[in-house]
Order: sequence, then C-alpha cells, then structure tokens
Amino acid sequence: MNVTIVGTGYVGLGTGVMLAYLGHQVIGLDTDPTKIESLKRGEIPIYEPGLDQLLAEAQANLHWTTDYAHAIPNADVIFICVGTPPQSDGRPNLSYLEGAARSIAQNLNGKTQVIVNKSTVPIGSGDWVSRIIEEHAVDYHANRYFVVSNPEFLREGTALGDSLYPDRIVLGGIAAGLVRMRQLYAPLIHQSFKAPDYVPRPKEYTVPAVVETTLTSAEMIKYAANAFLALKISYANEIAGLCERVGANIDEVTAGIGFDQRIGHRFLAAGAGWGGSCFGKDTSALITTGGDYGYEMPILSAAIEVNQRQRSTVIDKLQKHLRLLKGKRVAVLGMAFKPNTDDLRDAPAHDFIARLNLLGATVVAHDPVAMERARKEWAHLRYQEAATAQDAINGADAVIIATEWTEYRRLNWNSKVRSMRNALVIDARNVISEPLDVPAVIEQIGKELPERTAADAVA
Ligand SMILES: NC(=O)C1=CN([C@@H]2O[C@H](COP(=O)(O)OP(=O)(O)OC[C@H]3O[C@@H](n4cnc5c(N)ncnc54)[C@H](O)[C@@H]3O)[C@@H](O)[C@H]2O)C=CC1
Ligand SMILES: O=C(O)[C@H]1O[C@H](OP(=O)(O)OP(=O)(O)OC[C@H]2O[C@@H](n3ccc(=O)[nH]c3=O)[C@H](O)[C@@H]2O)[C@H](O)[C@@H](O)[C@@H]1O
Repeated sequence: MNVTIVGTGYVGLGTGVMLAYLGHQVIGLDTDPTKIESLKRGEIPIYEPGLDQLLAEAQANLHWTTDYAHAIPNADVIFICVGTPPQSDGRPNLSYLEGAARSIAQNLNGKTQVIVNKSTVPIGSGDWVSRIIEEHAVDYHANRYFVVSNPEFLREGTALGDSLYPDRIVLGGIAAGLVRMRQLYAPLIHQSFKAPDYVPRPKEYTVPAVVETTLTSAEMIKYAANAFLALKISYANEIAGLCERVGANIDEVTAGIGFDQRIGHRFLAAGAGWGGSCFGKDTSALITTGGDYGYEMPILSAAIEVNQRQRSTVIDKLQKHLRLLKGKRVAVLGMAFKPNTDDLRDAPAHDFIARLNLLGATVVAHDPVAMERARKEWAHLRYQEAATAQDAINGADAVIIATEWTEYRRLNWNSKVRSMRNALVIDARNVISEPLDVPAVIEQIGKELPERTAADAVA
C-alpha cells in the first residue's frame, strides 16, 4: 500500500521505517526541513537502537518530503504522528494536529483514503479531525475518507521490538476504515515478515491481539494504558519509601508481589520516577479531561504527586550527607529520561541539575548519547560536560546516577569511588547490585546496601 507518515519524530520514524520494512511504499513528511534533509541523506535525527539498520534495509521503500501536495494525493493510508506536547494547564497542545489535519484535507484526492491518528490526543479528537477535514477539503463531497484511531504503544529505546512484536494493535473507527488497517498490518497480525536478527523477539511471543473499538474507546485506551503504567511505577516508589523506613528491600518486595500473575513484575522498578514525553503529559491530560466533566481522578493525581516527591527525594538524600551543597562538585550520570534514547523530555536529570544550580553546587554531567542534544535543549542549565563517566566522577563530592545506562551498571564502582573527593553515590536507579569493598556511602531507593568500612574490607 502507499502510506504517508505525517510527522517524522520518535513515533513517525519508527512507524514509517517499520511499514517500509514490511513492504509498503512509505513517504515520510515533516514540516521541519532540517529533519527531512538529514533523512534524505540516510541520517537518522534521533538515537534509537537498530533503527539505522532497519532503515538501510527498507531504504528502497522510503521517501522523504516536506510537501503535502506530493505526499497526500496517492496515499491509501495517512498516519498523523505529530507531537502533542503538554501546556502549562495540563492540556496537550493540539495546534500541530490541527495544522496537519488541515494540510491533509487540502490535498485529498477524491479516492478512498484512511486517515489514521497515531498521536496521543484527548478523547474526542478523532471526531474533531473529521470536522477539520470537512471544513478544509477542497471538494469535501468528492472525497471518501475514514478517520481511524490507532494509538501507539512503543517505548523509546525498544521501539523496533515494540513495533514488530506488539502485544496488541488497537484500531478505533468504522468498519470500512478498519478493514484497510487490517490489510496494512497483515504481516504483523500474522507475524509473516522476515524477522530482523538485530531486533530481539520477546520470549514466547506469538501474534498480537487485534482490538477493534470505536474511535472514542481507542483514544481512551491509549491514555488509560499510559496512566496505569505511570501509577504502577508510582505505587512501587511509594512502597519503596516505606521499605526504607521499615528496613525492607523494595527489590525483594516487588519480586515477591510480581510473581502473582495478576500483578506481574514489569514497571515496578523503584527509582527516580518516571520521566519522558508521555507519562507526565498523558496523566495530566486525563485529569483535565475528567475536570471538563466535573469528575475528579484522585488516583492519577496521587501518582503525579508521588512522582514529583521521588525527584525531591534524590536531592534530599544528597543533602542528608553533604548538608550545604554550595561549592560542592556533583556528578550527574545519565541525562536522557531512560537508557537507549537521547530524548531529554521531562528527564529527572533536568530537575536534579536545576535544583543543584539553585543550591550553588557545581554540576558535571555525562550521558552516553544525549549530551549533544542537551547542549541545545538544556542551554538554560549550568553544568560542565564530562567526556566520560570517569571524568565526571573524578574529584566529585557526590555522584547521582539518574539513568540506568548499562555503561553505568558495568562501571567498577570500587575503583570509581576511590577517585572521588568524597565517596557518596546517590544511586537513583538502583544500578549498583553489590556492596562495595571500599568505604563509601551508597544511597539507593527503597533498599540499603550494607555500608562497608575499611575494617570490613581488610577482614
Ligand atoms: N515518543 C514516544 O515514545 C511516543 C509518543 N506517542 C505520541 O505520538 C505523538 C508524537 O510523538 P513523538 O514522535 O515523540 O513527537 P516528536 O516531537 O518527536 O515528533 C513530532 C514531529 O511532527 C512534526 N510536525 C509538527 N507539525 C507538523 C505538521 N503540521 N506537519 C508535519 N509534521 C509536523 C515535527 O516537526 C516533529 O518532527 C505524540 O502525540 C506522542 O504523545 C505515542 C507513543 C510513544
Ligand atoms: O506513550 C508513550 O510515549 C509511551 O510511553 C511509555 O514509553 P516511554 O516513555 O518511551 O518509556 P518507558 O519505558 O515506559 O519509561 C517511562 C519512564 O518510566 C520510568 N520507569 C519505567 C519502568 C519502571 O519500572 N520504573 C520506571 O521508573 C523510566 O525510567 C522512564 O523515565 C510507555 O511505556 C509506552 O507504551 C508508550 O507508548
């Protein structure tokens, strides 16, 4: 099929490259000419493991443009994947969606076309997109189009695996639109494509569930899923706080509860809390939608509160040991909101650095891939860049591990803490698994590593 992807960000790129790999003819369209120019050169503007390889394999089926008149008329399926970033009142900014819908409308060709909304949008937006198209289509009556909601569930850092081996494909809309979507996704639904060996397939994976719903239910499914995952993490963090106070170990506790299949082990990792472009935005959006109907959502409000507290807890732990932070050198390891991405949106490290700036500490930051992006997006923060994790740690009064990059897990922490002025590590992602052999204070979330003294080490 001919597919056009409107918006080539984290979701649009992943979806477009995956559909091209499955054999469809894909045009990726973005209003950002720099992005399109780099994609035309075969360069990917984001960091996503495996995407460069999949793109190289699918190259023949991929084209890039900034021109709606080129990308829309021949498309059988048009995906809207533009951003819906949060605004200060908690509502997502829908101006990109509106702009995209308007430009699509002006270029429809009169044949049957399916317009698929993949952006995460407030409930009711599918109908709103239909109305924008009615208003702006050059000849509305000549067009036969269907608006479908097909929310995206990929995670950054594992986007390809999540796209090729999804748990479910949610399709919301009327039957005529959904039939074409089933045809489009047939290779995924039947898992009949040639699996790329560099994208890990989940153990015991068979086929995705296909969930067909109304437009409104599909939009609600996306928010409800993200909100549930966010509150699961906040729940683990709330229990972690109590574990610290009573002397229990959160890892043992989550392992113990997770074996109950009704609970499961995933998304119970305690730490600095959730960040990223979606959990904060989507929980707030759901609460504001509730507010529009005079309906409170106290569970979600509490999940957000716990998440904010979690970030403060990290700095509290630092202050507990160092007291005054003015003039202290603090290394922040990990700037991206999670490992295997360069995405800095709502990253906990941002708030740590901002708070350390206010408290007068000198910050030295490191990230394996996100430092270049941070130079542009975090220009308002004060920190020195370290070329390596070791450079950041050298001479530091404290280290905060903000993101659980494998590189940080693998560091020899015994030797690392020796190079610090003061051996204090706030391990906000619980990456250090063994007590150290040298005297050091390691603060973790929801558990304690036994503190070893020099005497213990000798014994
Ligand atoms: N990032 C993620 O992991 C996931 C994001 N989502 C949702 O998907 C949507 C997109 O998210 P991201 O890909 O992260 O956003 P992004 O900000 O990385 O990419 C959005 C792209 O849309 C382009 N754009 C804006 N207006 C446009 C227009 N009128 N025409 C063409 N292109 C336009 C921008 O230039 C940008 O390249 C959001 O609603 C988000 O909530 C859903 C699941 C996962
Ligand atoms: O709508 C979206 O954008 C996406 O949001 C999340 O994906 P993503 O934000 O990319 O990454 P996650 O792996 O969910 O992590 C989100 C945050 O939660 C944190 N987290 C995750 C899991 C956990 O157990 N504990 C925890 O603190 C991570 O460190 C990260 O900061 C969802 O997992 C995706 O299904 C969804 O498509």
